[in-house]
Amino acid sequence: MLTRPFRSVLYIPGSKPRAIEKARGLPVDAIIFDLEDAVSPEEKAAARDTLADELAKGGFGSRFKLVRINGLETEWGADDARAAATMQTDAVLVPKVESASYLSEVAALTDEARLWAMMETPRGILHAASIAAYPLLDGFVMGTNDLAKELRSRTTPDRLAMLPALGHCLLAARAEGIAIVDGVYNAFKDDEGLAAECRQGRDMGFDGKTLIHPAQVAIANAEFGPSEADLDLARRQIEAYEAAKAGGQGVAVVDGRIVENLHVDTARSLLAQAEAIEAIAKG
Ligand SMILES: CC(C)(COP(=O)(O)OP(=O)(O)OC[C@H]1O[C@@H](n2cnc3c(N)ncnc32)[C@H](O)[C@@H]1OP(=O)(O)O)[C@@H](O)C(=O)NCCC(=O)NCCSC(=O)C[C@H](O)C(=O)O
Ligand SMILES: [Mg+2]
Repeated sequence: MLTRPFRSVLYIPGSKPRAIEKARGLPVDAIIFDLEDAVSPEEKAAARDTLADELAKGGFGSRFKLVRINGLETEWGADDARAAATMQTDAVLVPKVESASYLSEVAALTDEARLWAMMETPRGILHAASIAAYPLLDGFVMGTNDLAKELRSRTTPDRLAMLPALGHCLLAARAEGIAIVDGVYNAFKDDEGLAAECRQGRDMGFDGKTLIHPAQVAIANAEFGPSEADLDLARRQIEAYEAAKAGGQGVAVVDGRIVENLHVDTARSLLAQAEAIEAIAKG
């Protein structure tokens, strides 16, 4: 399990300094400063400069920072990539990635910056394993809006049409040990719907959720973070297993369920994640 939390990953249009300012005080684990879909063509060049200035000013604490560039096939992509490489960011997020060779083209412009990939086209999903294995790549972000458009699917509460792609990308991400964050929930005033979708993503194994509005942050943090009950169970599992081991046993029982070394690994990771969350909260 990753130690750095990615429970809440908020998109902020690079063209909106007021929203960027707001993010400096939001309890998000990561921010995607967007130059792609959230920014109109007329604003794209100016947004690039705004973003460079705002990132240079800093003030984002330990929040992980990603800059989403436009695709290289657009008139802005190459300039975005070169500019992003000079910005105070932790990684460059590349949209509509369909192959590892496309990431190489981006890397040639970004001076070996760390990369993340948007997984949002059928071809990209089919190539998830080789994309995840790209040496500079540290994470996947699911682009469920673009994917739904490409699949011509309908959005349903159970996300039936998305499940094959979500599961396939999860397998690829976990095989390579990179992070993976679920897609956005568009109805940003529907808290219950968001919580349910977060729970589904968490149950599948996602590290967190991409968000479009500050009101979604607390819900994602709560759903993807370990609860007090989770932490209590983890501590009791470790204690029981250590006691069993000291007595020459390889298996303990807690709350009527077996605890073996693999469960203890998960329990320790959970405690480490809680510590990392606490460290971020302290700034
Ligand atoms: C969805 C919005 C257009 C709503 O905007 P608005 O009506 O202005 O919201 P509020 O009035 O409720 O805003 C209240 C305050 O919060 C600030 N705010 C709003 N959104 C953000 C944000 N994302 N980050 C930080 N701060 C934000 C406002 O400035 C208000 O502040 P204040 O004035 O000080 O009170 C809007 O939320 C928005 O534009 N959201 C982002 C949309 C976006 O990024 N879209 C692209 C990403 S999604 C995507 O591309 C997915 C993927 O590629 C795929 O294919 O699936
Ligand atoms: Mg998209």
